Amino acid sequence: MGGMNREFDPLDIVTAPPPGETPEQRASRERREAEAKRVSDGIDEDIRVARAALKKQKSVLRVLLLGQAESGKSTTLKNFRLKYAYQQWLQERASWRAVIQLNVVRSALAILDALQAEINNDPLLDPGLDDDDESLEIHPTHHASPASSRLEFASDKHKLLALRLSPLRRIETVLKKRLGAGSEEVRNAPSQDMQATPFESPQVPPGKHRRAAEFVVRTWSDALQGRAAANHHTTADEYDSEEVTEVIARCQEDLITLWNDPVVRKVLSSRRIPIEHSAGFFLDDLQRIAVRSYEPSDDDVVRARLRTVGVQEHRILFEQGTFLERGEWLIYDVGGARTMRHAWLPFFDNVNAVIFLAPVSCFDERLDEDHKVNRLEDSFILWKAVVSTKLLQKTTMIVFLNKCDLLKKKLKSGVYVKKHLPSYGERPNDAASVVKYLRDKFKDTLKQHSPEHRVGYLYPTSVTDTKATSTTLRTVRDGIMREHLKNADFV
Ligand SMILES: Nc1nc2c(ncn2[C@@H]2O[C@H](COP(=O)(O)OP(=O)(O)OP(=O)(O)O)[C@@H](O)[C@H]2O)c(=O)[nH]1
Ligand SMILES: [Mg+2]
Repeated sequence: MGGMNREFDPLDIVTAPPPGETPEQRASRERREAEAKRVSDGIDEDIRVARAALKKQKSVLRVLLLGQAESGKSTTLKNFRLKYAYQQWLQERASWRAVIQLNVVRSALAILDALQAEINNDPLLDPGLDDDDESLEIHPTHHASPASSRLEFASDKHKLLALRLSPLRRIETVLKKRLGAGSEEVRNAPSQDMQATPFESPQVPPGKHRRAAEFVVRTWSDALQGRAAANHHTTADEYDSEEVTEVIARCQEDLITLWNDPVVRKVLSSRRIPIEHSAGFFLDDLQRIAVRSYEPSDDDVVRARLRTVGVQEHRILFEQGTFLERGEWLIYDVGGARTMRHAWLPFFDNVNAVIFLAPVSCFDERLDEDHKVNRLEDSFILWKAVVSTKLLQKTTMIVFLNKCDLLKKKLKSGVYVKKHLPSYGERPNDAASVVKYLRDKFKDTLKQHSPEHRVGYLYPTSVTDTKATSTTLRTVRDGIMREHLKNADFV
């Protein structure tokens, strides 16, 4: 094709070589042009990357799990991962063994301590079960258990059991060092400045909060791989998983005997230690767990208790399903103890949804970190503070009225809600009525503190039941995605 037939291109004038160019001039011009193109391509690439990042950032949804300690935040996160990130879950599952072993050891040692206290006739320290009771009550145990039965506790059988199980004390230390701060429960240590909501009334404008880097543990794997402890070089050496498993397996028979001993059960109930309802309870599974070949099941991992320290970020990719169902989430799981709530505020920026965990079975319980405070009351204070936080004014609010399974058990065992929550009045003492009552309370508070329209959902849950929770999570996910699309700026 000749030049005459070419279509006129306005750019030809600009790029046409100047007339009478020498070979040297031409080479130099071509070098300059190549360089200019390289720079321009680089800029294009930068723009492309920045655009992609921006787009990605827009499509990443941030979801915050909030609620008091032991409310079930991490357990909810585990349900998300089990359902939507099963490959990661599988990679991590085996390393939960140490956590479950520590849970077993702790329950056993708690029983041995209770036995020892009984033998010593130590007074019973009661956090107080009445709502109007502000001070710690001390009940001398001889009211609860007559001297004759106390002799039974001091029997050779129990002393021998305690002796034979004593290697578990060392195992506890080894496992705690391995797992770091999350393996220690917060004890009653009220300090003057330990308020329910230290994140309230921010002094610093939004976006200016410094995230305390030392608080961010990226995933559980830090703790599970022994990287959570400050001095992880030495702990990694001290921790010998074979040895831990061996000691526990050798204690299996004695552990089973201890847990099934009727005298032990009597001591626990007279000392009001509801060990089978406490976090990380595995003593009914000793046949399966206290063996050399033990590998955690999915369910074990869901039920394992490891306290969250600071704030953890978890990424979940929803890859399956329709366009509406796909997306990327960053889920933030926070430590819920009062001492840790100051770390929450920096994470309140640009949050799409809050999932607030409120355990409904705890109406007769006190906070571990401050025995004067009723757990349900703490949940209410926290909820009110969360919904009235300016930064979260437009955030979708989801409440899990959690631990419904424990609520049912508790009510069945004859505990009256009215006694601990006078405002409950003469309503029926059954789970459905209690849940409805609390649901209305949470809803009212949300309404009162939403100056603009805000979406809220409430679900009764038992997040240790993964099957039922799976359905709830799907609804929650779809709701959050829908809200996001509605608000998204498509320009
Ligand atoms: N029975 C029952 N146990 C539950 C339920 N939800 C959580 N748990 C248990 O309660 C304990 C505490 O749950 P976590 O998920 O660790 O609580 P958290 O809110 O993450 O607590 P922090 O990390 O201390 O803030 C665990 O042992 C769970 O297995 C529930 O619905 N029913
Ligand atoms: Mg947690």
